Amino acid sequence: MESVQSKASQSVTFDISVRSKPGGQSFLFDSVPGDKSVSQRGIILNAIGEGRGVVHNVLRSRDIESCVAILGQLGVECIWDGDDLAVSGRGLRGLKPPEFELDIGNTATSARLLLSVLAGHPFRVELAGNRLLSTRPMEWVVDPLIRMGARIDYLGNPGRLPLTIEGRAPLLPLDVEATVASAQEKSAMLFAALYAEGTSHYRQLCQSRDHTERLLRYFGIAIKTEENVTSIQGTSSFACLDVWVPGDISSAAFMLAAYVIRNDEQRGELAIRNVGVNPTRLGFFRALRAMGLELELSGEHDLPSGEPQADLHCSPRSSLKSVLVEGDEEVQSLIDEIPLLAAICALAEGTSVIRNCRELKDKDTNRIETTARMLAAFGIQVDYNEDEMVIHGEQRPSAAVVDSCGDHRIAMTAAVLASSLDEPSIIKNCGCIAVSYPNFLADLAQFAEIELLD
Ligand SMILES: O=C(O)C1=C[C@@H](OP(=O)(O)O)[C@@H](O)[C@H](O)C1
Ligand SMILES: C=C(OP(=O)(O)O)C(=O)O
Repeated sequence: MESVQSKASQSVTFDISVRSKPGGQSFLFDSVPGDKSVSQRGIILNAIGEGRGVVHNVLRSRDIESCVAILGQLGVECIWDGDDLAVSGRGLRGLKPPEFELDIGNTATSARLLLSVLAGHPFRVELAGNRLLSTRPMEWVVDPLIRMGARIDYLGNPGRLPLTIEGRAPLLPLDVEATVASAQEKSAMLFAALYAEGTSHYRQLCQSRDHTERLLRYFGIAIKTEENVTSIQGTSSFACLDVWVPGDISSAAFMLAAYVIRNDEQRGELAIRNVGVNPTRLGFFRALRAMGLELELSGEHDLPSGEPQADLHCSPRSSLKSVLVEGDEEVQSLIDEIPLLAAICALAEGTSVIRNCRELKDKDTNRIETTARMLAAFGIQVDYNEDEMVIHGEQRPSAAVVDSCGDHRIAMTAAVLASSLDEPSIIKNCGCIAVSYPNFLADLAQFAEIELLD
């Protein structure tokens, strides 16, 4: 498996064949990769702090590499030591004008956070993304940044990358209502508020992941949240600090799902160590528990920079019930796990419904559609409209040939589903897995026989 993983790591695009691997053993993961959301926030905050901070257990994936590369073009020195990244901050307004246009690749999180940081710098920059990112909305962030005083011009389609941005110092303070239920919009607004004179206010539609608020508090920024309104004081400087990144619960979810759908009565327990268990990210666990799964957490503790982490344990269970997931807040708490949850629901008893999930249309692909299409290739029928998925239970998937459409979460969900089937499935276009979980194939090899196809 080592060689499949390392060959995969060297390829930009490749197809795989996946089938279940026999065995009734227990499954243990000593770690999962560092959390993508916390990694990006920890790196960017240190880049605009004073001094030097080490971000520990950083996710070393393509999205993070894009973020680090852009910061390098803006004059930030970042040095890797294994999974730790030492970042030498340039101060809040100290980024240097880049020589060339910035290409942020696939990551919407970094694009949106960095737009806010660039809005606080009075020089002109061109920011572009890859083909998928160039279809995703930037106006949620751009419109308020323009009101705060930045000059932003779209170079292609309105509301989308590429664009040019010329910031100003200081920015005007912000008083804004959320336009979408998105932690990225919120986080971008909070980053921009650092550059504003006075106090800014942001009212979120619902509680979304709160990694930004936790980290800003840890960095000593005056920030408070009352009834969904976050108020934050602009600043002139803050010191870099070491940040500890918990394991990514959204990556752990793939191994948990592979275990849950495994068609093997003899299987032992599953344990995954050091998983981030921030309460705003626990929707997938809640859904699986509601379906009847026994999931336990042990050794829960807070990392020094404020994120909780624990070990996850799961016992085998032969049948699962259907589930209803609804409401913006609940959907936000498992937003990246919805393709996986839909796959599990198809195997449970009864009809499951995932409602209020319209934000999925703005992910790497329209994930309501690509999830339904991917599951259809396995013979699983999902009914859907723009805000809802209805998944009938007790369907019997069969081996498939399926394209990821370049979406890492669709590729990995398909591979997980294939890992429960005796006949091999072919999953095309899997290079995208490196966006969030570069070691995925090596980890999935505990459950599956995987071949890299030429
Ligand atoms: O804030 C973040 O780091 C993220 C928030 C989510 O997006 P939205 O908050 O826009 O739904 C999620 O889908 C994405 O993978 C990472
Ligand atoms: C949508 C995702 O990330 P981003 O929005 O940062 O591209 C994701 O990781 O599934």
